[in-house]
Amino acid sequence: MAGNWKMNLNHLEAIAHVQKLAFALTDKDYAAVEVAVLPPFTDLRSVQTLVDGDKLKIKYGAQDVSAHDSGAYTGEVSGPMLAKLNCSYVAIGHSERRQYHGEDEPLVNAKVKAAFRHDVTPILCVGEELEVREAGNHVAHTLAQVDGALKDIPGEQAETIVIAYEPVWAIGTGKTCGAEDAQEVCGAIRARLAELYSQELADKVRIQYGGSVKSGNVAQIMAQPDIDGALVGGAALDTDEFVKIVRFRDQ
Ligand SMILES: O=C(CO)COP(=O)(O)O
Repeated sequence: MAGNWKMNLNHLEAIAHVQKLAFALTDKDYAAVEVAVLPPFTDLRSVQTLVDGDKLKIKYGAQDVSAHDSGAYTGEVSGPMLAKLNCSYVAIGHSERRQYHGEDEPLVNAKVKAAFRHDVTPILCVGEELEVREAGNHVAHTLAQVDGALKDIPGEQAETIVIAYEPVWAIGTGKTCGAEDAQEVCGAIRARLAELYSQELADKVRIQYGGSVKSGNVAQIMAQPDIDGALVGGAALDTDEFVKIVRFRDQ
């Protein structure tokens, strides 16, 4: 269960938020579910210090990474920098980056490679816009994004990736994709991994659903056979709600 904070919470708010989360979560929760937060870049050092200092079992990561490892790329943050902060994860190709920052498949593929070069696990975000779903092309569209992002990625890396299916029309809108509709695409993603690599590899990859996940709908989503977790936006900013999502089995 990962919380994508997007551009919310400064580093002081981040500390308070992670402390509150750590206070609420128990060993039983961590034994059942891996919990991660993806704060803005400026919070990562503070979150690292807190997690290390208090030996918290919460994982953390970034929301983006540069395709380049160093150099004259003003405003970018590199894979080596994230690795130095012990980031476990980095979201790549989030629809907000595709939409507002013109990220295309070759760039997403280069970023996935950059993350793997430095042993930071990519959370590859894929998913269709409303027009694409209305035209019935959501599966083909999403699989083309998977193919593009995984180009030239060897199996020993691909087996560790996390893929988040996030239909764009369900993000921040309160419209959740029906659990069965989400399963249709997540199942197709797993089948494509089996085609590209092997069934064994496909079975190892964790596939998340994202888009208006809340405590009220998470159990239904998690009941689907090809959905292994959730990438949570808005609801991850509310600690009580995020804890309930982590405890989806009780909902
Ligand atoms: O984009 C998302 C997570 O990456 C989903 O956001 P919401 O949960 O706010 O719809």
